[in-house]
Amino acid sequence: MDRIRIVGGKELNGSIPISGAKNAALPLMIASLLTDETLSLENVPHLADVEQLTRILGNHGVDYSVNGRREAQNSTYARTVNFTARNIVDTVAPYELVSKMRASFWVIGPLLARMGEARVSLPGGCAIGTRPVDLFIDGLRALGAEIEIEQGYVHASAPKGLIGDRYVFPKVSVGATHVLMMAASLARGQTVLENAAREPEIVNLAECLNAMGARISGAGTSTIVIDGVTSLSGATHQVIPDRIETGTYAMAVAMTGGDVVLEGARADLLEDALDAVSRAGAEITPLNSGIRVRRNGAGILPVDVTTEPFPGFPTDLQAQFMGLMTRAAGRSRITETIFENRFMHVQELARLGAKITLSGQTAIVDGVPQLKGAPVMATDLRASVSLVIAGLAAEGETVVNRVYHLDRGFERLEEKLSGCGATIERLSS
Ligand SMILES: CC(=O)N[C@H]1[C@@H](OP(=O)(O)OP(=O)(O)OC[C@H]2O[C@@H](n3ccc(=O)[nH]c3=O)[C@H](O)[C@@H]2O)O[C@H](CO)[C@@H](O)[C@@H]1O
Ligand SMILES: C=C(OP(=O)(O)O)C(=O)O
Repeated sequence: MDRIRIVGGKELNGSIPISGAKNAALPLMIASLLTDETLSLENVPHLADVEQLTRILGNHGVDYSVNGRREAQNSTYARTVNFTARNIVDTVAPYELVSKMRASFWVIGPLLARMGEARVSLPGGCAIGTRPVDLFIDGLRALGAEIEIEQGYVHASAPKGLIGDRYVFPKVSVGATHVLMMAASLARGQTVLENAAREPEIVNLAECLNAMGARISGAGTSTIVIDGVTSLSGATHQVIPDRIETGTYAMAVAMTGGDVVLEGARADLLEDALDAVSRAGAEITPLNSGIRVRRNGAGILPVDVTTEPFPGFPTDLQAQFMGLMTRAAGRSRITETIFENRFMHVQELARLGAKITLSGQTAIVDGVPQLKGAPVMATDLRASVSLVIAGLAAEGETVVNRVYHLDRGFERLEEKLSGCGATIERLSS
């Protein structure tokens, strides 16, 4: 199993290209199931989750090509990938494929809307909480689907098609908003989604669906209105830059010191998170070409954050911010409100000398003057990268084990960081 070896203590200087967003690419790829024409997606990142979803879509009959060719094993990055679901050959998404990744469950929406039925295994994904699917089920039932759960599979059917209706999410859910938006695009009549997620990835998907002929308004606000159409066409659409990757590298620079331009990053996708990094003492300058992050000389200041749905501080940056706060001059409080079990990085950061205590859903972090390198274990995607950030600032050698988590969501991590002066390498075994 691969490991990442870091020798910490160096500033980061230079530039880092920001990849297309994993969490936007995945629902966009799934949207290809809604049409028998080709959906071309630009700026698709090369990530394990993208590969896994490609396999899942292939199982339903989706054909794909990269920049016009079938993909070679060591293909390049920022690819344009064409997905064509001319014929759906199977409406079952099996456990073996779906259990590895949460987003694969989302195929239920398009399969049901286009084929009138879907049988999808209950999902997997990062082990950061119980992650039920009740909102998907309630929402699809509101659109007229009949749903049963048997032997670990959700069986949804709507032989006469879905019918638009009003659905009020009892809780904000990114995934359930994606799925209902896709399903409602092919329903009869109008659907109104209230208390919908407002994340930039929702807007990216809505714009793609509209380019395919859907009639969606209000994406990016908490009320989304969808007027169903009878069929959707192909389109060409671009994946937005990854705001979590952007925030992660901004926090890395704030941690190590230095001066880095995050090429292609968009400050408007981060809001609260960039504000927190600048309150921690880094200078953030939005540029036409990206975002410049600098911390020269000044120390790291303690900042309290609470995770919230967009535009609040994202849960997917909570672990990385905690990494940064381990070196702050004083005490900070980090409260997780989205997932009930997203503090697994705490005990691993402690191996590097961090002082963190947990009180319910709040981590109290007392900054220390220096971290010391140690072997650590990656437990989930964002926890893993928080250990990388901490390792970059720690004295001596840190080895991060189980890096397959990192490969789900960070493209060319070692190359991007070593390009800015970090000593970081992958040890393959
Ligand atoms: C692939 C992807 O885009 N993943 C992101 C997506 O996950 P995901 O879409 O799974 O997250 P949700 O927004 O759905 O989850 C938010 C909260 O709602 C709960 N919930 C959700 C659905 C449901 O049916 N019932 C229910 O109770 C969840 O357990 C969680 O407590 O948004 C999360 C919140 O920003 C991010 O951390 C993930 O990186
Ligand atoms: C939690 C994440 O992914 P997933 O929803 O696929 O588990 C993530 O991207 O941080």
